[in-house]
Amino acid sequence: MPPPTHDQTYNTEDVSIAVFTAAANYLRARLPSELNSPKVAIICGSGLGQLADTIENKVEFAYEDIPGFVSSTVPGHLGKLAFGLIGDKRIPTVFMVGRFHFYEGHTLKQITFPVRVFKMLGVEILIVTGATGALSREFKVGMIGVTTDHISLPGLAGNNPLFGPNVSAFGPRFPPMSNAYDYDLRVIAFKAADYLRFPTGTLKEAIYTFVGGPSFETRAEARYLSLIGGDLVGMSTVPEVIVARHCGIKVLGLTLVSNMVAIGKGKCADPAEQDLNGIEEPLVNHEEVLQTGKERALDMQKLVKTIIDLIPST
Ligand SMILES: O=P(O)(O)O[C@H]1O[C@H](CO)[C@@H](O)[C@H]1O
Ligand SMILES: Nc1nc2[nH]cnc2c(=O)[nH]1
Repeated sequence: MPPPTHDQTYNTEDVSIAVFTAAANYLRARLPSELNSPKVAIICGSGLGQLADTIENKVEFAYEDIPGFVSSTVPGHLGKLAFGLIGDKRIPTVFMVGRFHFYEGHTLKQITFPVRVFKMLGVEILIVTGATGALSREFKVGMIGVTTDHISLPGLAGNNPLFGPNVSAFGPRFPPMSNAYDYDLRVIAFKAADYLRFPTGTLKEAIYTFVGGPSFETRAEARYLSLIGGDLVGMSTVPEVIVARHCGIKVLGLTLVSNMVAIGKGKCADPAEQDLNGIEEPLVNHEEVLQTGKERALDMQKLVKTIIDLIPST
């Protein structure tokens, strides 16, 4: 049977395995044998598309050409899959250069669709990157959070990518998430930073708080997220992680701290509260997020490559 071509009639809400198979077949049929069974998948976050620049024997696919894929609409997210060999061990790897977000209007199933396609291609490890704002003052702009756990605000409120009929071919109805972020991979991330002689404290373990966006947090929301245990906050990552863990892919979460989240009380108009007037905190914007990505792209690139070199099973 010839591989399917892109067809708008694919319904990405259709959870049947055939849709994922169609996308996997489309890619496999167009890849050389050295690339058609990638072991590692890397999702590039805002401003982190350059992570894919170091791969060799690159073969790229625009999202709009792949069955079942939606399009990426956010500045800093190019919208293509790049397959290639990475690191000293020339590990076959697939990069999502640009990801999908819930706030773009895609469903959680659409934004996580590529993860199941990766599973079908043979991916065993997902390195999920992203830009985040720091809620915790133990983090500074430019630091790299190594995710240990997450809080999904949309998930707790009923938005989970696994909602609806379970596709048992991928995993169980009720997957555990208390072990979502692989311990061994986190250890390797710190070893890689050490090997690269990153200044001490460049990497720090963090709890990622997932919010829907696209508006950034109010100060009161930021205080709330901090109170419930969040260190960093972003508008992505968690749906992809849930789907990856559901189908047994190991996950490493790396997040670049791109801005400090305004968390103080702000200016008080009430004269009785004048003493409480804190420092004016700057307004966050996406350009700042992209700029931090640009400044730290090289270190993120080196880190990801060294991590892959240090993974014993790859
Ligand atoms: O998570 P990534 O895709 O890196 O992007 C982060 O940066 C954007 C906001 O500037 C949001 O999309 C947020 O999630
Ligand atoms: N929600 C949220 N996402 C981000 N992504 C990058 N910075 C931020 C931030 O401050 N808040």
